Amino acid sequence: MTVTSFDDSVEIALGSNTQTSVKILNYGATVLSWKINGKEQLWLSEASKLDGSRAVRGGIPLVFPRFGPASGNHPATDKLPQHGFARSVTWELLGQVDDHTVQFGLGPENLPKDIAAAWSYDFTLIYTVQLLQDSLKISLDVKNPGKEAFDFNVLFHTYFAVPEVQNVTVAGLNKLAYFDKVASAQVASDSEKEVTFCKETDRVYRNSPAQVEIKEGSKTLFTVQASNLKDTVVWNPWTEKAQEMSDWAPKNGFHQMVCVESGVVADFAKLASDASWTGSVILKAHI
Ligand SMILES: O=P(O)(O)OC[C@H]1O[C@H](O)[C@H](O)[C@@H](O)[C@@H]1O
Repeated sequence: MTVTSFDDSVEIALGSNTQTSVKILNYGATVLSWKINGKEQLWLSEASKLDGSRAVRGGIPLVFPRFGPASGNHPATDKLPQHGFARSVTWELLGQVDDHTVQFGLGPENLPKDIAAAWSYDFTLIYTVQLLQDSLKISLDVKNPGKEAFDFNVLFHTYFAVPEVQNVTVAGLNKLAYFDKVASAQVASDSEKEVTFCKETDRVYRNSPAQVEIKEGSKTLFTVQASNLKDTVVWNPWTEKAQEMSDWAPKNGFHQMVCVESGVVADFAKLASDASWTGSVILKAHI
């Protein structure tokens, strides 16, 4: 394995097999690309800005410390933009842990003034990205070195590349209650056997199982194995929403992606002074 640092990003490749690799942008510590034997596993919009002017549209943006838009009833995070700041600030590359693992760090000193003023807690984030033969392990440590407790949401907003989303299902969430963000309503339970995609889909499953699968017929494309991340968000914008997003291209690219996002979003996690928290997810591609 080799780790190569560039000015704006870092790349890990499996030994001499550069066909299996992961590329992470320092901006947002966003995983931009994850390839196995040359095949890209993540969807990235062709119109995504990669110059640090806005959050990346695709790959794996990190959501912290709030999920979604300001609710108006959580003063500690209500001044922050949608999905918080972690995805739209430049992280520090801390270095490589071993020949297939790198770490990024973020603290108050890395925040622009307006964000630091909007969220004035002391915090340390350590993001670890580990490339394995057929999987990618990503984990986030959140530490509170300050005197004051803080609340946070966190989410690994993973855009999986799929051949055609209409042939894809998500298994493991069957018959669970979820919050339907499209209808703005709680759905008591899902009668579908597996989640299917034929329209805009935006669901928050609270207390979801640790493992969910993205399937194409009977074939498993990806296994998502989460640890200490109790919720799962499933999102596909479909025609109109994709049209509305200026950084979404091609416009019909929603057919080739599905977001299955592990995190803590239905409620805020609370971190006391001196406490720390770790959540991780292993994304396994079945190729
Ligand atoms: O456009 P963004 O801020 O990147 O958000 C993209 C999407 O993220 C999540 O999946 C949310 O559940 C969606 O409601 C949101 O549309």
